[in-house]
Amino acid sequence: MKYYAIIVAGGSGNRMQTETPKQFLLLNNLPVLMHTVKAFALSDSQPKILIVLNQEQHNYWARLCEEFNFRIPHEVISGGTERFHSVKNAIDSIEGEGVVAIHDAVRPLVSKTLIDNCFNHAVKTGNAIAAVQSSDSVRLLKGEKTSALNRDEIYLVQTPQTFSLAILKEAYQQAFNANFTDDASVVEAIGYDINITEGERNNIKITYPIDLELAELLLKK
Ligand SMILES: Nc1ccn([C@@H]2O[C@H](COP(=O)(O)OP(=O)(O)OP(=O)(O)O)[C@@H](O)[C@H]2O)c(=O)n1
Ligand SMILES: C[C@](O)(CO)[C@H](O)COP(=O)(O)O
Repeated sequence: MKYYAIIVAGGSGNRMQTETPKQFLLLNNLPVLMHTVKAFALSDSQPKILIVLNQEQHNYWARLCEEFNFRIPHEVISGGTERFHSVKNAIDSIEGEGVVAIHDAVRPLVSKTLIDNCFNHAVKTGNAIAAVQSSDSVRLLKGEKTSALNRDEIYLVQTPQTFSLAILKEAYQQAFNANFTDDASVVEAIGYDINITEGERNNIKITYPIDLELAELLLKK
């Protein structure tokens, strides 16, 4: 079986409000994106790594690789307007058969175990996405009324999100829809049931400044 990892790093990080996009910020003296790529390179699945970067950041990334002596082999793909388009560009560049894990560059604390669990689960079932059960109580807001939901039925979705290449190719033929907030929602829209692999509480998405501080603390554990 051929394994691929698409690491999406083509965003601009508006919510982080830093001049340097968050995927390049230093976490324990190494750019966030390098932590993420290292996790995939350490996994038993040994996927071919594709990094999606905004066209304007290709040279910047090449300079960072030199500066940090970063030698993990990878291919660079150009990003698109939305995460959906960045993922699509990478999928379009892959031919043949295989299993593909899509992962946010800004989830640098993902473990090799979680990566391998997602790959193995997807090999058996066609797809697997990392998610954790909600530990907070949850409410649904409709108009002005809120109502409690059963939190045991609520999963908070992470990445990796892992699929057979054939399913991804089919799903990403669709036109972009603002409800496509992850890859599972794109695949579900063409009729597939989505399988959950137990995610990790540490596998946070660096979205706001506090998340980078949290990631620093978690790495020191
Ligand atoms: N056009 C885009 C938008 C996002 N991403 C990537 O998708 C992941 C999750 O997206 P998000 O956390 O929303 O990142 P940004 O879009 O950069 O952040 P923001 O929404 O705050 O601008 C990130 O690794 C981001 O780089 C991407 O590859 N291409
Ligand atoms: C893919 C994702 O990380 C799953 O939780 C999430 O949907 C990305 O959302 P963002 O708004 O693009 O950060």
